[in-house]
Amino acid sequence: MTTNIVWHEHDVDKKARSEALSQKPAVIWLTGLSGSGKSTIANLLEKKLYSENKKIYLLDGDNVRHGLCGDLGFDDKDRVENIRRISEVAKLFVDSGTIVITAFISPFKADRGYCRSLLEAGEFIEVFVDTPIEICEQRDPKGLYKKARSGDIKHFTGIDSAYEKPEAPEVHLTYVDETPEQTAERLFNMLSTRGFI
Ligand SMILES: Nc1ncnc2c1ncn2[C@@H]1O[C@H](COP(=O)(O)OS(=O)(=O)O)[C@@H](OP(=O)(O)O)[C@H]1O
Ligand SMILES: Nc1ncnc2c1ncn2[C@@H]1O[C@H](COP(=O)(O)OP(=O)(O)O)[C@@H](O)[C@H]1O
Repeated sequence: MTTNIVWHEHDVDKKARSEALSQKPAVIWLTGLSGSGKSTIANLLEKKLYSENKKIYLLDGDNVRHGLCGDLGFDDKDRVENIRRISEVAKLFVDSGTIVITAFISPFKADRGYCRSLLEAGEFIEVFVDTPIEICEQRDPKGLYKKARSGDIKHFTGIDSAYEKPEAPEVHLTYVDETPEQTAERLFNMLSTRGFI
């Protein structure tokens, strides 16, 4: 733990920045298995918010792991650190007034809870993309399930690494006959109803 540092309050604060942007910041935290649809839904939601001139930023698992978390692998310890860093980044974006969308497997309850704990009440919106593993494995958009089944990838979520389901997510996307576009529309409308946009 760092010592001898003091938090500095600034005159331009989160409230001022949010008012200037005519929006309330939030983190829309998509969690689910690989192939469940997180990136697809996040991308469509980002496009929709962007087209409405909202200030938004999408943090996506594969991309963040190229830079900020490029030193981390997929054992439990590294996944915990991955989500800790992302949570702190998301908090900074929220402080800037931005609506953040995250698309990480984020398999552990405690780590998702950590991000929630960093934010004000109502700012963390957990979206459980609850696509059954059988469907994810059929889709296998990156061929990773095939590699995991043959033992080429170790610690693969849902196969030899745990996924702890959210118990009370703000949004539970069960696998239904809904297109990703319709799902993104639903999330967009929810943000509007809740007064974020
Ligand atoms: N072992 C293992 N388990 C799960 N996923 C793996 C693994 N190895 C590589 N990948 C690819 O990395 C993406 C998941 O990264 P995340 O940062 O979202 O994972 S985590 O939240 O730290 O668990 C994940 O992306 P998505 O498929 O978009 O979920 C995979 O493409
Ligand atoms: N209703 C749906 N919602 C989201 N993705 C879907 C849906 N139906 C089919 N898909 C497909 O499933 C795949 C999900 O991949 P991706 O979005 O990369 O998942 P993740 O980011 O969770 O790994 C994509 O190829 C997408 O087109």
